[in-house]
Amino acid sequence: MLKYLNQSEAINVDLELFNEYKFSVDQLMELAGLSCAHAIAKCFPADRFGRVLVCCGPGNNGGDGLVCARHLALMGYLPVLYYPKPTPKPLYENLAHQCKRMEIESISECPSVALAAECYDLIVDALFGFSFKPPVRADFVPVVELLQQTKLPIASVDIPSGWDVEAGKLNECDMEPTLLISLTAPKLCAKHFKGKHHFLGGRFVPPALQRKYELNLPTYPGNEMCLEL
Ligand SMILES: NC(=O)C1=CN([C@@H]2O[C@H](COP(=O)(O)OP(=O)(O)OC[C@H]3O[C@@H](n4cnc5c(N)ncnc54)[C@H](O)[C@@H]3O)[C@@H](O)[C@H]2O)[C@H](O)CC1
Ligand SMILES: [K+]
Repeated sequence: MLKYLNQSEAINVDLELFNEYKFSVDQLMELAGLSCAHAIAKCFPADRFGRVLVCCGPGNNGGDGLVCARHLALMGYLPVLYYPKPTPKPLYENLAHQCKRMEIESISECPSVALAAECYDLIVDALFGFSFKPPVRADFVPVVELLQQTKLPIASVDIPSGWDVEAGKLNECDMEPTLLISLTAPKLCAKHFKGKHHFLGGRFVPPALQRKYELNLPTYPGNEMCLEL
């Protein structure tokens, strides 16, 4: 049976990848973001869902979103970034710079539900991942409200933002993504996911780490970056 991780297991797996297995965050983020772009392409083809609003938060989940936006652009989408609190660290500055040099547009105001419906076909939610602690802080309330109120399909990276990492949907955030891409292994909240597509991405977990945490990950087909659970 595929293991669903609690918050501290997710954090510990992450730490082991960095400290014991000596991966750098850039490496894993690139693979995570790339796998998200692949899962999105399988569910939302560019000819019908080309205009994508990519909402990025201040942590590594947001970094995955920046990588995902760059790959979506390379795959023929027209991503637009909403990255309200850019993190002043080289990793994030470089990823944001790469997006800019890829001619990816950026907006500084969170669009209203009506404006988003007019301008976009899909929203990528890369606001918060497994380190989120509710409730949502003031800076991010408008974008979390957009995610809750929009009728556009949403693709959530790792965790539906605003959900509790273990308990799932909270009264104050009942957002329902159409696609969830669980990275490394699903977290407990994914048991409550009722959307159409649940994918696994982040194909970088060494066998010994899979055994230690009894992850029981399914076998990725061939050279795929992601698989539908
Ligand atoms: N091993 C892996 O699976 C990898 C996963 N990746 C991705 O990284 C995130 C986890 O990243 P982390 O930096 O630990 O945290 P988050 O992005 O979840 O968020 C932290 C960020 O958000 C702020 N924050 C926390 N709570 C709130 C709140 N209530 N309101 C507003 N802001 C909040 C906090 O201050 C931080 O700034 C994982 O989910 C994956 O998506 C890696 O990319 C690759 C390896
Ligand atoms: K997210």
